[in-house]
Amino acid sequence: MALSDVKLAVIYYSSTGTNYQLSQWAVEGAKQAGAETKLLKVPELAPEAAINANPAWKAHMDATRDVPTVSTGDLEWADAYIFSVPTRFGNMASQMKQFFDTLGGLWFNGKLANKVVSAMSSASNYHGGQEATILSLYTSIHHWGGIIAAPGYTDPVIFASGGNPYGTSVTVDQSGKMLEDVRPAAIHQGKRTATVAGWMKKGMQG
Ligand SMILES: Cc1cc2nc3c(=O)[nH]c(=O)nc-3n(C[C@H](O)[C@H](O)[C@H](O)COP(=O)(O)O)c2cc1C
Repeated sequence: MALSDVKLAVIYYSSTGTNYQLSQWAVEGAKQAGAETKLLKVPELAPEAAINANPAWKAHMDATRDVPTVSTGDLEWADAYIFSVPTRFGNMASQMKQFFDTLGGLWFNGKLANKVVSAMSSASNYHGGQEATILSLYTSIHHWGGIIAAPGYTDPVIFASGGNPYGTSVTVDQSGKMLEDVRPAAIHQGKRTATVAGWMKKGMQG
């Protein structure tokens, strides 16, 4: 089976663009590995007034208006998922959690089982909860029967760009600038998640 048969969805939430950028890099990596990809956002839940009060948030919303919103059909379509989500008080942003909470029907019908999954995150502080966020997201994946394909230290780029084996993570300053160069790690994560999904799919067809 060619890796081109692997379908990978990168599903993100972002207020100010960081996780959108991480997601684009992960797509780049998955494509390099030969996967068919979709880049999808989860629905925004915040009130219009809160978004409009934050120019960076408003600008990001406007800039990504055309990014398709994820549907349950996309989760059925994909063999693999990469989730990217900002850290909020050491946990995933509620927009992503709310999306997860719409997936009961798919889960009940076994449609989320055996998907290959990894996650990424960002936060404003170096130790602001990036890993806790990724691990909390992985808790839900265990319930789905997903196969977590964490990056570990499977490539030297992980040591060079922050060294997070749980999933790519980055720290952003108040202006939204990334303080570490995690592009190589996010690309590697995209490649690895797609590659493991290829192994998995081949094995299941075997
Ligand atoms: C309500 C709220 C809670 C946050 N909690 C944390 C936190 O626990 N630790 C941290 O370092 N940063 C925290 N942040 C900062 C965000 O993680 C940061 O803005 C985000 O990673 C940027 O990602 P984005 O550009 O994709 O929206 C918080 C931000 C908000 C608005």
